[in-house]
Amino acid sequence: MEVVMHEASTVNDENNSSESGVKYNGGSVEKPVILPQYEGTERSTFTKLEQTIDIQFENICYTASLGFRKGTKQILHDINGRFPPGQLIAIMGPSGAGKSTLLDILSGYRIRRVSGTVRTNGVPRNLKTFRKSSCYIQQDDRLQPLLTTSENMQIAADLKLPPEINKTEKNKTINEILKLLSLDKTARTKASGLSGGQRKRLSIALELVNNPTVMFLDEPTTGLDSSSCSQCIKLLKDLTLEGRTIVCTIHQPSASLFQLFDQVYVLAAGRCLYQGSTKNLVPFLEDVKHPCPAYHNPADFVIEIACEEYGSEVIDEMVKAADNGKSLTYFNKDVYPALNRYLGGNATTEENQEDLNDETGLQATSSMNQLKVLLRRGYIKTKRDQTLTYMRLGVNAIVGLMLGTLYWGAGNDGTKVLDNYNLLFSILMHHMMSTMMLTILTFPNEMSILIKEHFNRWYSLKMYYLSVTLIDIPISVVCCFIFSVIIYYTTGQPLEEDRFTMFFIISMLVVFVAQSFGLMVGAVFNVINGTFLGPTLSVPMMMFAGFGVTLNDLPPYLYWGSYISYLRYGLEGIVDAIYGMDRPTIYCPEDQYCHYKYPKKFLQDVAMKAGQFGNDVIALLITLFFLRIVAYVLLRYKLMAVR
Ligand SMILES: Nc1ncnc2c1ncn2[C@@H]1O[C@H](COP(=O)(O)OP(=O)(O)OP(=O)(O)O)[C@@H](O)[C@H]1O
Repeated sequence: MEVVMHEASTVNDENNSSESGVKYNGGSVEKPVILPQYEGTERSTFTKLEQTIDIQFENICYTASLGFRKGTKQILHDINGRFPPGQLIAIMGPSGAGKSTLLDILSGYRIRRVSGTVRTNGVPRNLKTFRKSSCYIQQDDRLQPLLTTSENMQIAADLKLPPEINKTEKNKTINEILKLLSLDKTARTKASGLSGGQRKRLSIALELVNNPTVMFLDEPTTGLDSSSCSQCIKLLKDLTLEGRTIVCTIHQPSASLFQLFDQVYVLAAGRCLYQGSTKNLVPFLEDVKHPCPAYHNPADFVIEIACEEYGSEVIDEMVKAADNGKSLTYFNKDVYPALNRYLGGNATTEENQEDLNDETGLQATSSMNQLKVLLRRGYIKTKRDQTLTYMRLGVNAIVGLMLGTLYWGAGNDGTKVLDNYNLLFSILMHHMMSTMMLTILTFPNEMSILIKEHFNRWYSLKMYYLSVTLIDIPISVVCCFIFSVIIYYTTGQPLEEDRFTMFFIISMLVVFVAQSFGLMVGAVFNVINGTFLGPTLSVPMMMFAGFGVTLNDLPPYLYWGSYISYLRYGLEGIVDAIYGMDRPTIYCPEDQYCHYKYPKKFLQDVAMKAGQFGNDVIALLITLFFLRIVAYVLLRYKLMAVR
């Protein structure tokens, strides 16, 4: 460790600038620092750092909103701190102290209701530039469960590494990372089959692909046994050796785990009560006259203090001694040269206020490449998720057969025209409910992965959204076709190519509109709320479809409802496909009365005009595009709102 910091201090301080043009005081290493353990060995491609980053934060406050008219709550109170490069830093504190909030702010994930300044290498942070050289690994492992370790890595490499890097180099990097993280033996195991520790390591491996200079990890040891915990922390420690700054939150580390960290930052109710090296924690406690009892783990003791077990005055005294994080007295002497290099600038300087919503240029590869890789991943997932794929095919075939048996031959029987009308509406209901509910139930699960990958700059939201739109088309078309063929033939609809094509087009459009509607709900609400809202919001669509209460019978002040009901256009279009286009008289058994043997009379009675098919298709297409755009806007809003 010593070597890293001393060597880093010899770095040329002059001609450095960030990508945004912000002049650094220094920090960019011209040649990578070679540590003694690496000398004479072939260097890993991914471990060579272009620069080191020193993080300083001043007067950070965060106020959470408690909801409409419920006021606010201050979580972080004017805290300060310094995280030099090449250090493994633990943010410790009792539950609710504000550890995750601080990590969210430092990583740039949380941007609203935050005040104070974050500096990188002595100058106010440019968030866009900072995000390009950092990553944030959140507490829950957000992995693609159906992809193997190596597939997950391959996708990450294809999205995060620039196009100049060829396949061989990518594979070399992947193999090196997998080996370093002892994941090489599980390369062919699906992520769903990995142990907790392996999943955690895979989460780290995925973000290591593009060699970040700063890594933030929220509780990387949660849920791991003690041996996996120390394995994970030792690995992080190794990663700091080249000059990375690694910051993680941790609840209450054991004594052995605690001493693996270089530096510790202790929070109590949003205030800093200690900042310095792990070794200096005991002297600090002695200095503030609250010495750690013999044979007591200092980490446990400081957490007990932070939990107010020794009274709130003790916390106040310690916050005062640590100057709420301003004091650097208890840092290890080794880091002094690095600390001196970026002496705190003018504390009143504001952090660069670039457009925080601007995501352009953050990704490493072109939009086309992002779409290609995301479609590849989507294809593998669909292929692997056989239960869902077969279930979708099976449900369409079975429901088709059931309805076909129930309405056997109704399409060609003058006595059953009203039954057939019921069937046509049931077909639309099937398409609407099955597609919408599937999207509402599956999309929220994808959201957490999307939030992580999008924040870590794997892809743009536009390309993700486009891939989600495209990837489902083939399976939706196949399901709809199977259903349509079965139902069309079993229920004896007119065997004319044109009519079947029209019937299929309307079915497909209703499927896609319902899917967009589900996407809109799924983008904003969780599964429980979405499951309630989806069907509830569909009721007005059914009411205004013109089925039951015909369009002629709708009160004038409610007629607007029929314009926004996509089922109205679906029903009109599908009825036109079966009974429009001057369909001749329908067969009527001699001994029976057929009220609707003339299709025109039927169309008149149900208030459906013939020849509206084209208009209905246009109306459904407009609804489809409108809902897709609204769903995209809501998704974008959701991604910003969580920050
Ligand atoms: N959006 C919010 N609305 C209300 N309270 C919030 C919000 N975000 C955070 N808090 C509160 O802020 C405090 C700090 O939360 P944070 O998640 O940062 O704590 P933590 O130290 O990471 O806790 P843990 O170790 O249990 O994860 C908690 O009391 C939490 O309830």
